[in-house]
Amino acid sequence: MSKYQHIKQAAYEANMQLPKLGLVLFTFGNVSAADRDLGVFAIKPSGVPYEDLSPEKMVIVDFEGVTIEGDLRPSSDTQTHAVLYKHWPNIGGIVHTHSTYGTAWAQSQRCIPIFGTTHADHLTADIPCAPPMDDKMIEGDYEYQTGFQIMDHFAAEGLDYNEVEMVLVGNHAPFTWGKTPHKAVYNSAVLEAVAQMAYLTEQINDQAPRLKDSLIKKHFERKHGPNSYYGQ
Ligand SMILES: O=C(CO)[C@@H](O)[C@@H](O)COP(=O)(O)O
Repeated sequence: MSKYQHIKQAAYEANMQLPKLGLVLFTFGNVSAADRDLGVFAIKPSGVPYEDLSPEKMVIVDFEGVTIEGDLRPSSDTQTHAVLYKHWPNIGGIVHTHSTYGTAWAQSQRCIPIFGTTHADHLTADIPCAPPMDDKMIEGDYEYQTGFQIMDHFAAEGLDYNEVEMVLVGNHAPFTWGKTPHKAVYNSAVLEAVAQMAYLTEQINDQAPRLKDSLIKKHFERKHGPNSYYGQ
């Protein structure tokens, strides 16, 4: 039995949620589960259909992005996961999907505005969109750079990854995270639902107003308890 069996099982179970939730097609997307004490994470193997997955097929990678255990090639997004685990110490699970509406907003390079309480239930910021990679940035590993693209955007926008657990990467697609893989999967499903509602809102009324900041604060605190509001 692998000493990493616990995170292989957790990563497998989380990956299997993505097709069940309608968040992926074929082999798109991937989930990883970290053991921060061991400094490794288990991630979906690259190009393997979800129906062919098993805990044993999960690949073990360290926070430098080096494969520690596994016969299959780790996801092509492994370096993005590794960079975020290495530099954001509170996350224990990361999800990447190409869910339809989240990816459409990412391709449009727009943040997803807070139009209603459904969004405000989960975060009090617009869902951020990190700028796309450009030629001068792509030195070496594109996915390695994506992790820094996300971190640099959060730093530039003054966003706290503990509070905003999701991002759109311009011209690419969503990434979400959380203290557990389960929370990261939950965040991916919330992102897709909010992305679809926001798209339809703009179709119905292209002048639809954002929820007022004061209401966002009141609603978030009603949902998560007093003094839980962290503002924009
Ligand atoms: O983002 C992409 C491709 O743009 C990947 O997530 C997707 O193709 C899945 O790749 P992997 O099978 O995880 O290597």
